[in-house]
Amino acid sequence: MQIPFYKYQGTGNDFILIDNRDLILPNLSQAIIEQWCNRKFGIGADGLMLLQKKEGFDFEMVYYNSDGNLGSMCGNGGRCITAFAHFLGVLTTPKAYFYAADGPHHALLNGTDYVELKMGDVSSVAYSPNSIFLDTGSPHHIEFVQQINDIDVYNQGRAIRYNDHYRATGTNVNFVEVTQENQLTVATYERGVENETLSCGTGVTAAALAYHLEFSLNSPTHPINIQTKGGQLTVRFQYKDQQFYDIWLCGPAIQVFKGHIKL
Ligand SMILES: N[C@H](CCC[C@H](N)C(=O)O)C(=O)O
Repeated sequence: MQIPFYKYQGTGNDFILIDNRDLILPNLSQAIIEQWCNRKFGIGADGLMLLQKKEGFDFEMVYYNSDGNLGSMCGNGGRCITAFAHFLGVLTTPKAYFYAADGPHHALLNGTDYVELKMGDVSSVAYSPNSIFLDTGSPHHIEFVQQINDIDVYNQGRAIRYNDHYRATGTNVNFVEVTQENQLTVATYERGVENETLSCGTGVTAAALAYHLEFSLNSPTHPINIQTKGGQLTVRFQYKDQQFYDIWLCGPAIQVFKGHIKL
């Protein structure tokens, strides 16, 4: 059996995408997804997504991390699957309304390869002496640092992800340098990939919200530009009564190739 797949990347966060509207795939085991995502023994990706039908929505996004386990929300993945839905002709307008692990999302296409994704509202924030924890659809530990180039993202991120506080459910870990007003550089260790990735959409969203809380709480909100190792993302949002809402994650979502998986 030959399964068609596509590869997409959004600021270097890369994904295998499969059109599973007709349920062509058998139940995928954790081991097979891990193998397809493996960069030596498979296609290679940070995650795999299935585009499926869902009543009341344009489509459903089913997201697996590269370790083969179902993930929580993936921001770059949500932007890539919107571009994929447009490519497949699933969308009749440049707008999408889809269902993901954390609930419904709206998305807007700007051309074929730039997507603005609306994220869920965020109201709960946990403060620790040197960090902030936020859930933007996925859990994110945020640490502001002076010099991001001095950070060993893999080893320092991994030590936090596996500490006693987070070990059981895990967390993504983001190191954030404020480079200018409303400009950040973010590096992320991702749970489920268990490595540094070039970019993490829910992570940069969490970093932008944490920046507002830490550095500009009494100013109006502005779009925040975020440099990741794989490119530039923008996050805009509103903040009122200790609630973030109207949160948008914006950036490129690009198809890089297609192929077939032999099953
Ligand atoms: N790369 C993703 C995050 C995936 C979330 C995953 N690592 C998890 O915690 O389940 C993003 O762009 O938001």
